[in-house]
Amino acid sequence: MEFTSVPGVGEKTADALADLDGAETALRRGDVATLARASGLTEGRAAAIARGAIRERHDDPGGWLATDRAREVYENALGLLQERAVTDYAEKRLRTIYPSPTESRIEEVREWAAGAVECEPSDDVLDALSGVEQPSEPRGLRVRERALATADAERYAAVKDAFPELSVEVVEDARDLSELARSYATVVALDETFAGVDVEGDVRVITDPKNNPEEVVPERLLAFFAENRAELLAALEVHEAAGIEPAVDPAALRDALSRLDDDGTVRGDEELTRLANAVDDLDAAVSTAESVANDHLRDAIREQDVTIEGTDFLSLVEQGARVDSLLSRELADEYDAAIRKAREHLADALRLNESEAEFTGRIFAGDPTFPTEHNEEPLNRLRTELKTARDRRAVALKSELATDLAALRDPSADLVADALELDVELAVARFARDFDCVVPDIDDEGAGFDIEGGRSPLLDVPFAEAEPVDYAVSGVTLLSGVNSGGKTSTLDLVALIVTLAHMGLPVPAESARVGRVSELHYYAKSQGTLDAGAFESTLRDFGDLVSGAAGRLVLVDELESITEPGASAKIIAGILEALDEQGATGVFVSHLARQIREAAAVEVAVDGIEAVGLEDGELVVNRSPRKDHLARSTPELIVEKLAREAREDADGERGEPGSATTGSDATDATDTDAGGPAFYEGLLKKF
Ligand SMILES: Nc1ncnc2c1ncn2[C@@H]1O[C@H](COP(=O)(O)OP(=O)(O)OP(=O)(O)O)[C@@H](O)[C@H]1O
Repeated sequence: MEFTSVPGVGEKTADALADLDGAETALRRGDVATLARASGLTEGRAAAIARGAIRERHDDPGGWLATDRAREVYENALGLLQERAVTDYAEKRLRTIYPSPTESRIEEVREWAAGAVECEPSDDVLDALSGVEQPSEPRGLRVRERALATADAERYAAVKDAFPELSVEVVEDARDLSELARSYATVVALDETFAGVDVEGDVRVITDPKNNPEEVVPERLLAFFAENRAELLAALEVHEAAGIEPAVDPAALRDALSRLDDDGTVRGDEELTRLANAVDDLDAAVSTAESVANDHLRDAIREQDVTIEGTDFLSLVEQGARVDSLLSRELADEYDAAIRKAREHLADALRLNESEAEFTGRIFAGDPTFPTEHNEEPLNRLRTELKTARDRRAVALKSELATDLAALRDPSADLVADALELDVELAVARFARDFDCVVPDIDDEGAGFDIEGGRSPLLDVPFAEAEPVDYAVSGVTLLSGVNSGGKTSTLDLVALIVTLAHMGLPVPAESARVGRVSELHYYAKSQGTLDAGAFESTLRDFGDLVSGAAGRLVLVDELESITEPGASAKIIAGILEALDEQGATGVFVSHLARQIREAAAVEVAVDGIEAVGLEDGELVVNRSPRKDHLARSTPELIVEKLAREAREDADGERGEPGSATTGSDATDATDTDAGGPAFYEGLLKKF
């Protein structure tokens, strides 16, 4: 596959992907976790690349979210999903779910989501997920006791890159190799020519090191498992808690991990422990062995009656002869016993095997002396012997465990990937449950929508207090209504539901039908009148918007605030006409619905969010817009209220409740009162 054909992938990233096992499948599956393993790719970049690959695969032109506000609604929806993800990975992976106009892409996610919403987000699973992370590759690992050797300069360069953990040395011949073997516990020769060469030391020939990394540097694999132990075990727990079959045999993984120490060494091998302890305790054990011998000799001397013949005494006194000569003659047996005790102590304390124990005979040997001392040279030989045995044992064990772990490496990566993927599914499942979602119907009947019982989780009130909204639109419509009636919130709800539907996800409604939309253009309310330049550029935007608008959904909130009301009404009317001609669908929230309708050359539908009463001084609103209904605005409602009150007052003064204009006196009385019913009635007529 040509990775550079993926939108957003340059040469460097393409190279990194080419080096990554399974990159193609990962791109196909939107598997951000695997992509993020490519060198130099962050999870964020990996998600962007995964999105690019999805777009390419589905022939998706991109740009569905056509305005800032549309993008904001998507980000908010994504935020709600991401809040329900436990892992960092799932947060990133959710970004690969984006609104698309392409049927095949929407269908793909819908199928996946149908399975996802069935997942049970139990506390146990969520708890276990909190411990799961993308496995990290061990970094900065150095193995000092092993070297690679080659006579080939090209091979030298290649393995130096492939095995940064080891020293790589150039050797000319067997002599060089044998010299190297003296400096390292193990030397791995990489050239065929060294096969069968007899060299002292631990020298192996591995001609294809890249295919045998666990043999060449088992530490790499061990470090991977040691460093990711907690994440792997957590991923196993996730599977167990969720009742899902894991990609790896749990018993084999647990067993292998139990044999591995946190520092990547093999744990629990008695022989290795014995050898390691022997090396560590060697000096202390020798000094104790000396004490044992000397204590024995001291006691023996103390209890011995020594008869010194005159000649001996003379030679001691005159010739400076040493008392040792006496010792050897008088206490030969005791000395032998003391030396034996020292040797035995050393062998026992260090748990030396037979061949190692032979060294003790040379460590404690020689002419009798008191106090007796060990011999340094054989002691050092024993030390070297023990160290070499320890290192060889360690490497052998590492290789053995690494061979077991090699078989578990890929399944373990899958195990974690599956757990992380489950987190993505659970985030969708929790979203769908928390917001009482339903799978929307999507059709190709134009960009209209029909929502029943839609409740927006983006409202500034708790979701439980969100009142359900029914709203259906096809074609171009004005949405009128009282202040704070919920017009903006209705646009938000429509934008959210249409966006989620095009992401392939369930939507927060009792039922929803959504026409396939090519682009969502949602314009938020402008913050006040624009200056000439900004106004011009906004008009240009709308000029672009209305050309080629078929299939677009256009949501616009109070566009009138960009300039003075008279001009605004005419401009909005013009935009509506153009959109209508294009066959686009649009909802324009406006307080100027009447004026716009009058200014428009085509029939413009007007819906309204109306007040149904007053409760404790607050308007009670029916949140579902009434179709083909110009709702009274708040000023109109207030004038109406004042007119009614003035009428009632006037009636009260005349003692004729319920009758506003009975008799000429009453009419005269109100007409002379500037704030009386006639004034308000007059105002009301102007609406
Ligand atoms: N469906 C709903 N359920 C519960 N509360 C709602 C709903 N819709 C709106 N609200 C509440 O009403 C408030 C005002 O809503 P919104 O801003 O959408 O009204 P508006 O008609 O656009 O107001 P304005 O005309 O002032 O722009 C919201 O902040 C929210 O608290």
